[in-house]
Amino acid sequence: MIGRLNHVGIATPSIDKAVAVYRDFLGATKIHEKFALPAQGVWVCFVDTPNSQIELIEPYGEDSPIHGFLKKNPAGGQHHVCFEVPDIIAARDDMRAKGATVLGTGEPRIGAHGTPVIFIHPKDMGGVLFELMETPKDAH
Ligand SMILES: CC[C@@H](C(=O)O)C(=O)SCCNC(=O)CCNC(=O)[C@H](O)C(C)(C)COP(=O)(O)OP(=O)(O)OC[C@H]1O[C@@H](n2cnc3c(N)ncnc32)[C@H](O)[C@@H]1OP(=O)(O)O
Ligand SMILES: [Co+2]
Repeated sequence: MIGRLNHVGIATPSIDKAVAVYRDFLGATKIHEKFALPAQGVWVCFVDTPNSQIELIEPYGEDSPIHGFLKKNPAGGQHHVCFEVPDIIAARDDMRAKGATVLGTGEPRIGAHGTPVIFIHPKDMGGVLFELMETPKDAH
């Protein structure tokens, strides 16, 4: 079921400051404009790497799901990994059947790449927050 690693999510209190790490220390040249995803409670900025992407996320609004993480990790840090799946509903049902906790209502939401995503609770996944996203139809 698991597909391509789409991105690694990095939570930060400031995307503008975090971008400098990838640009100035690591020489990243493909840094996208940041944009807001109010429905997900985050600002997002993608940094392209040769085989994947880094997704910088900063809280958007009072109800952002990353406030708790940043309270525990004020400087920011690695927040989630995102793998592509061919069918998000099949992936959700499979995860549930195996006993994993799908976060929220379990209804997929549209993520930063415009395809449906779900999140799996880290308590079931070795302490790692997993995002599963449906592979974009025109990808790869
Ligand atoms: C940009 C859009 C989209 C995309 O398309 O790519 C995104 O990636 S949006 C990314 C942000 N959205 C989400 O993270 C949604 C899913 N997350 C949640 O629902 C919550 O963040 C959470 C995982 C349920 C945690 O909520 P929180 O309020 O922080 O709960 P707790 O503080 O009680 O934490 C419970 C427990 O889990 C541990 N934890 C929390 N976050 C992480 C994490 N990122 N990685 C690993 N572990 C995490 C936390 O430490 C607590 O552990 P214990 O103290 O041992 O109970
Ligand atoms: Co993500």
